[in-house]
Amino acid sequence: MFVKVCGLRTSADVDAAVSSGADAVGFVFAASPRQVDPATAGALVAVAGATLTVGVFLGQPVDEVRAIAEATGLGAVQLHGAYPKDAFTALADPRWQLIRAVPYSAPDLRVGAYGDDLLIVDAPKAGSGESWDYASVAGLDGQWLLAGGLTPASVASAAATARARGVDVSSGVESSRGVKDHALIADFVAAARAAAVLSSGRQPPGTASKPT
Ligand SMILES: O=C(O)c1ccccc1NCC(=O)[C@H](O)[C@H](O)COP(=O)(O)O
Repeated sequence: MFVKVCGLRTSADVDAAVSSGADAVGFVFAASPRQVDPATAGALVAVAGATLTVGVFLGQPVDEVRAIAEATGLGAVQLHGAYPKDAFTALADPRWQLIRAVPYSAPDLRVGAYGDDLLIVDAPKAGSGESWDYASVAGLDGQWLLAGGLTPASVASAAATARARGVDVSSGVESSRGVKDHALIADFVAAARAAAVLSSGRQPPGTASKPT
């Protein structure tokens, strides 16, 4: 089970996620209460060490996404919204993985269809904490993460229902919007690890050969 904790803003948040055993930590560059600036994110990337660092974008131009990824040393770029396949092609780079984040109702849920290394299947509004019908994606193949409204209490059953190989959380490990609760992060990672899922490994194979 691959576990990503998203929307981290402080070095204490990153420490909490890494020490809990998260496989990836996410930093939001989109307009959000969780938004961080590139300088802050660069410092947090250093704190994360070997843990995969993911930059989250929504609607920013490709040139801006690339500039931030280069400046901060991100290990992965996560694109939400209406980025066309050309944007993924333009952003392909051996220095980072490409993550395509889509609502569960998106027309194309094939992993890699846009040249993405990993797919995140999410609620219609990313980062909203809203759950959805996880069973509707239970037939999905490949390397993808389940997101949207997951909590320490729900993650095991949600992952089993969706037959997900990995999970992504933000709202479910917060005490208030944008403020991470470190005990909830630890609870979430432990609950996800305990989930009975199809995967036998922690790292999606599509990410194994890429820099982290
Ligand atoms: O977190 C945000 O505010 C955000 C804003 C714009 C694009 C993406 C955003 N977040 C993405 C995530 O935090 C996760 O990938 C995912 O949506 C999980 O969200 P949640 O339902 O809050 O657990």
